[in-house]
Amino acid sequence: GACCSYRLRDALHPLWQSPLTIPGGTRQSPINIQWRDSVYDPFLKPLKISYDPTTCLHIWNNGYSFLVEFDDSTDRSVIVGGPLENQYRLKQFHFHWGAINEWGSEHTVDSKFYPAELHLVHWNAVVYPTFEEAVMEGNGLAVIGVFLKLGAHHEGLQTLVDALPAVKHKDAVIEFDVFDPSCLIPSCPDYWTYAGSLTTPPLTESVTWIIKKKPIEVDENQLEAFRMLLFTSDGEEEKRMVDNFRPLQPLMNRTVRSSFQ
Ligand SMILES: Cc1ccn(O)c(=O)c1
Ligand SMILES: [Zn+2]
Repeated sequence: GACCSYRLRDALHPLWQSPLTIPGGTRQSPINIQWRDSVYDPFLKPLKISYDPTTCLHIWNNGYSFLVEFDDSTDRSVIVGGPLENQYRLKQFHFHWGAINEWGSEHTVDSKFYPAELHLVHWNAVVYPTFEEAVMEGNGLAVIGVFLKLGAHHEGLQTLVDALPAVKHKDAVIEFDVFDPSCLIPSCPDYWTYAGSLTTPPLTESVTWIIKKKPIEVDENQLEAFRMLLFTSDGEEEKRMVDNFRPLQPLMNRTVRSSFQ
C-alpha cells in the first residue's frame, strides 16, 4: 500500500545524505501543484511585502546553494497578510536550479518543472525568540517561492549574478550591502499556499508556502552563472552546483489554496 511504498522511498538522497522523506512526515515539500485541484479561498488576503534594502548583509555559498542573508534583528524587512496570522521577518533568500533548462525548480505546476526556483525565507519573530526555534514549529516559517523561466534579461538579478564568481566555492562569502529582493517578485499578486516543510535538512514541517503563480524571466547567461558555482571547497575536486532540488513529496491529506479564481 501507499504506506509501504512511502517507506521504500526512504532512501538516502545522494546530494546531502538526507532521507527523501521524513518517516511519519505528513506535510513534506516540495509538491506538484495541480492547478485544477487548488481551491480558491476568498478569505486569503493580499500578501504585503516591505523590505529595507539596507538590511542586506552578504552572499555565501553554503555548499548546497548560494544564500543572500539579511539582518533579521529588527522588523525592518517583513511580510504580513496573505495566509499569515503574524508578521514574518526576512532572513535569507536562495535558489534551486538544474543542470539544464528542462528542470531545476522544487515545486512543479501541473507536473511542469521550471529551470529554477527562488525561495525567500521568513520567520515568525512575533511568537518565537530565534530563527532556530521557529524552524521547529508548525507556524514558524513562511517561504515565498518564485519560479524562474527562460526569457528576457533580468536587470535586478544581474547585480546578484555579477557577485557569484566571488562565492564560487563552498564557504566563500562576499559582502553585499544593498539589495531589494522585491525586484525578484512578480507584481502579479496571485499565489498558491499550502502547509509544508523545509526542503533541506532538518526538513522540519514548519513552513507556510506562498508560491507565486507568475514566474519571473531570466536569460540563459544568468542561469549559466548559477551553474558555474561549485558544491566543493577551494582545493577539492570540482563538482558543479547543479540539480540542488529535492524530489517531489506526496501531497497526502493537504489542499492547496489559491488567492485567485
Ligand atoms: C529554511 C530553508 C532552508 C532551505 N530551503 O531550501 C528552504 O527553502 C528554506
Ligand atoms: Zn529552498
